[in-house]
Amino acid sequence: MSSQLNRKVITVDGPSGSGKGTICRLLAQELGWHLLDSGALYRLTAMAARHHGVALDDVESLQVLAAHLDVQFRTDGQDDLKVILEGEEVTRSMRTEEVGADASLVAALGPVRQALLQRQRDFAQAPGLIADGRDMGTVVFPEACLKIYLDASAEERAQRRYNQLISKGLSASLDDILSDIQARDDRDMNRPVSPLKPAPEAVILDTTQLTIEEVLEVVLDQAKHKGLR
Ligand SMILES: Nc1ncnc2c1ncn2[C@@H]1O[C@H](COP(=O)(O)OP(=O)(O)OP(=O)(O)O)[C@@H](O)[C@H]1O
Ligand SMILES: Nc1ccn([C@H]2C[C@H](O)[C@@H](COP(=O)(O)O)O2)c(=O)n1
Repeated sequence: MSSQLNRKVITVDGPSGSGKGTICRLLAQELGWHLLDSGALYRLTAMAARHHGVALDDVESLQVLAAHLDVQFRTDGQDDLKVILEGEEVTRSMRTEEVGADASLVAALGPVRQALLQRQRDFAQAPGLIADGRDMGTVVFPEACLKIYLDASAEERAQRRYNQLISKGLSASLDDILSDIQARDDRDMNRPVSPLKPAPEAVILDTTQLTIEEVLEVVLDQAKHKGLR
C-alpha cells in the first residue's frame, strides 16, 4: 500500500452502463495517464475458467487461475487496446453479456478478488492512473486523490446498452437487458466482499440526464479543483 502513496490515481466506480469505461478512456486521453479496466480482469478470469473447464463455483481453482492469468494488454498504432488471453485475442469476445454475467459470479469470490489485488495496484505508474471498476475507491486505491462514482437509472443504463448493441447491428431485447442489469446490480451491490458502493469521499454523479461531454466536463473540473490538470 505504501508504494501507492506517491502515485496519482483517479478512481471511477459505478454500476454497469453508467459510463465508466467511456469516461475513463476520455479522461486518460485528456490527462495522458494510464488506464486500468479492472472489470476486464474479472471477465478474463471467467473466460479462462470456461477454457479450462473450471466451474464458476470452484473457488480454489478460480483463485489459482486469477493469480496466474496469462494476459497482455497491447496498444497498436491507433491507440486501440488489444487484449490477449493465453495467446488468443479476446478484445471483442470478452465484452459479451454472457462473459459479463460469468464475471459477476467470479467477482463475488473473495479469494479471486485477493488474487487480482496486487496486479491492479501495479497499474499505478507515473504520470498517473485512471482506475475503472466497482471497488477502485473503496478497496484497491483507498489513497486515490480523486474518487468519482457514476450512476444512472437502471432504465437509462439498459437503453444505453441496447443502443450500443443495435448500433453494432446486433439484435437485442430492451426488457432482457434491463433484467440482466438489475440482476448484475443486485449481485455487485449485495455481495459480502468488496460490494459496489461509493467511497465516503467520492463525488457522486447521476448521469441519467447528462451527455458524455457533460459528464466529462464535470469530472475534468473536479480534477482541476484537485490540481491534477
Ligand atoms: N452520459 C451518457 N449518455 C449517453 N450514453 C452514454 C453516456 N455514458 C455512456 N454512454 C454509452 O453507454 C454505453 C455504456 O457505457 P460504458 O461502457 O462506458 O459503461 P460502463 O459503466 O463502463 O459499463 P460496464 O461496467 O458494464 O463496462 C456506451 O455505449 C456509451 O457510449
Ligand atoms: N473492480 C471490479 C470490476 C468489475 N467487477 C465485476 C462487476 C461486473 O459484474 C463484472 C464485469 O465488469 P465490467 O467489465 O462490466 O465493468 O466484474 C467487480 O466486481 N469489481
